[in-house]
Order: sequence, then C-alpha cells, then structure tokens
Amino acid sequence: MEKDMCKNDGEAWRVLEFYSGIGGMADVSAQVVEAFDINDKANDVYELNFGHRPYQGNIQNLTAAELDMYGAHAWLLSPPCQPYTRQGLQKQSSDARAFSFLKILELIPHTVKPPHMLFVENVVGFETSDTHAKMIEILANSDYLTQEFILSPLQFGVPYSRPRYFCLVAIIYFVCMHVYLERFSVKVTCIHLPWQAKRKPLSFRCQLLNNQLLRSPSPLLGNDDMTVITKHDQPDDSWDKLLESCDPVERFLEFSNSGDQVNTETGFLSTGTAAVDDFGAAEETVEVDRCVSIDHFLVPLSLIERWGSAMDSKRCCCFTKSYYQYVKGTGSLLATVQPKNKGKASSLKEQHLRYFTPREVANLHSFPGDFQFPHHLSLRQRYALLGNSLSIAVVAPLLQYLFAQAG
Ligand SMILES: C[S@@+](CC[C@H](N)C(=O)[O-])C[C@H]1O[C@@H](n2cnc3c(N)ncnc32)[C@H](O)[C@@H]1O
Repeated sequence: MEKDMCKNDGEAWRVLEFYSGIGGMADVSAQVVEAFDINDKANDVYELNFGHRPYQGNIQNLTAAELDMYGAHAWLLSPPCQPYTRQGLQKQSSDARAFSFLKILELIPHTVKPPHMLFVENVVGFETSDTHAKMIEILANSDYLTQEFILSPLQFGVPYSRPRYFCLVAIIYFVCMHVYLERFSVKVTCIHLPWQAKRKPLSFRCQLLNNQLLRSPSPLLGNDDMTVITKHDQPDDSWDKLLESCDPVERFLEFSNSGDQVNTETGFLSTGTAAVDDFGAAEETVEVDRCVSIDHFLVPLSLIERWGSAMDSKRCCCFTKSYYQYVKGTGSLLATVQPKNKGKASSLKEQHLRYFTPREVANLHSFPGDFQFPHHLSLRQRYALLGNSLSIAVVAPLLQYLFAQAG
C-alpha cells in the first residue's frame, strides 16, 4: 500500500482511509495503513488496484482502542453524501447513513493517539447541515483547527463540474507520544497524556484562513496573498467561465477516431434534472470487457425520442452514481457528430449521442492510467462506484497542503 511518501521526521505519514470506496484518496503521498468500507464490490476494485483488501465492516462498530492500534497520523473520511443532497430527504444527522461519521469523530477524545490531521469530503450542502455543526463542535473541543474549501475540478484544468466540500483539520498541538510508547513498550490503556511526551505545534501555512470556508484554490497553489485569494473566491455560478482554461475534453476520451468526432462547442448534453425514470434493463447482458467498440455506448434512439426534451446543451460534463442506470438528471452524454439541422429532436438523433465510458469517467476524475476494474463488475456497478468517488485533481493538492502543515 505504500506510495511515494511525504516525510514526517524521516517517516511516512500513516493514514487511515475511512469510506475508501474505489480508493480515490488512496493515491496520496502517504502510507495508507488501513482502509475501511462496507461495500464488497468497492473493496474488489480497491484490492485490485492497491494490493490490499480494505477492512470490510461497518465503521460505526470501530472502537477507540482499535483505532489507536494503527498509530495513524491522519484520518481521511468521505462519508455517504445522501443525507445532504438536494435530491435526498435532507435528514442530515438523523439519517442513519450519517451515524458512523459522527460516531468516529466522537471517538477522537477517547483515543490515546488522536490523529494530527483529518480530511473530510462531502457534497455541497454538507457545510450548512447539522452534521457539519456537530463536526465543528467536536473538532474545536478536541483542539483542532479547520480550513474549509468548496472546489471543483474545473479550477484545476479539468472540464468536469463536480464542486465538493472539503474540510482540512489540524490539531493545534500533537504529542510525540508514539516514540515514548514504543520505546518503553507501554500498554495503551489510559487517555491521559504522559507528561514526558513532547508537544509540537501544528498550524496551517496561511493562518488567516483558519476556520474559514474558501472557494479558491489559491492557497493550495502556494499563493497566500489574501487579496488574490479574495479575488478568486468566486461564487459557484461563475465556475463555468473556468472552462475556457481547461484541457479539451478530447484529452479524456478513449474513443475519438474520425468517425467519432467531438463537437467541442456543444459537445455535452446534460440529461436534465427532472425525476428519474428507469430505462436500462438491457445493460446487464453486456459483457463489459467486450465493450471494445464505441457502439456499445451509443444512446438508443428510442431513449432520445423519449427523453430528448430533457437534454440540454452543456459545455462541461458531470456524472452521478446513477449514470447509465437512469436517463434523467444523472450525467452528461457526448455528441459525437456535428448536427446538420437546428431542430432539436432531429439534431439530437444526428449527433450520435453516446455515454462516456467508465475509463473516460475515471479520466475525468483524474484517476491514474493504470487504474482498472475487476472483470466481473458490470457497467452499472462501475459507473456507480465512480459516481461515488472523488476527483484526484482536487484531492491531491488539498492533501499536499494539509500534510505540508506539520512537516
Ligand atoms: C462517498 S463514498 C466514498 C468513496 C471513496 N472516497 C472513493 O474514492 O471511491 C462512501 C463509501 O462509504 C461506504 N460506507 C458507507 N457507510 C459505511 C459504513 N457505515 N461503514 C463502512 N463503509 C461505509 C460506501 O460503501 C461507499 O463506498
């Protein structure tokens, strides 16, 4: 599991990856000492790519003593987002899917070796939830500082609209207790700090941003100038303008031959935002590893006839975990041929709309080229796992910024 490592007094940062999914956060410059996920399909993907099968169980059942055993410096957490999505019931902390996250945070004061750093990812909307309020309260009571961000891959040159909430957390003082414990083989049974332990201050590089929510990546790019940060701290609706400075979408496609020409001006169609409706019953018969032709990803004409009115031209793409399973509101389609007629229904047919392939969605998530799915996973399962995952283009600089605090 060991990757190119950040150094902490000559050692790699030891991290625990909670809600590990397909490992969007595993590709960090640190040593992932354990990953946790309840989903066996996600764990199959993780194992294939990282050579280690995550602990498969409910995070809610972990204890402080078990977490102490890992001696981790950082906890990475991307808990379920359904309690906070606009489409969901917005039950927030009273949604059962939020319980494990709050439970794990509540364990922190009961650990002997609390993490020096935490990293939390969720959907936009989490920042106004009562789960967020509880998280901030728990962290403040345990002497942690936070810096919060809402960032999209569009701000990192990727033509992909996926704004997400991120919270970087650093403990104000950490205690180099592991040295003490290991040297004297002390059994970890009490939560009090031994007075011999050395206290070391931690702080973010740009302390003016402490306890703030930013929409600018400037601090991650080494720019601590508050006037620049404030200038680029833009509201969400101006993010579309960033597309002009993004890489062209062709860079992310695996099928882009001459018969499959992409119209970059109006190349994407959002599948709309209305209520979803099932359409994809035929898919499970397709063997994914035989999907070597683009034809497997073409949108059937019957669907265009039925749902064409719900499709809008978009200049950047997005995907949800229901992509390919439902037609409306689940993600973008690619127009592979320039339309000749202006009439909407006929031009949609002429455009030879197709789905982005799982590899292409992974590319837009900035997953490495050697990332793979096990053969037995269906297309739907691949899209669902990708839809739950993260943009590495956004997460990697955030983690680098976090790890740089205590180096
Ligand atoms: C938003 S996804 C995180 C995806 C991951 N970061 C990635 O890159 O793929 C949430 C993940 O948490 C897992 N999960 C949800 N509740 C859990 C629980 N109580 N215990 C363990 N895993 C859980 C789900 O199976 C899912 O893979």
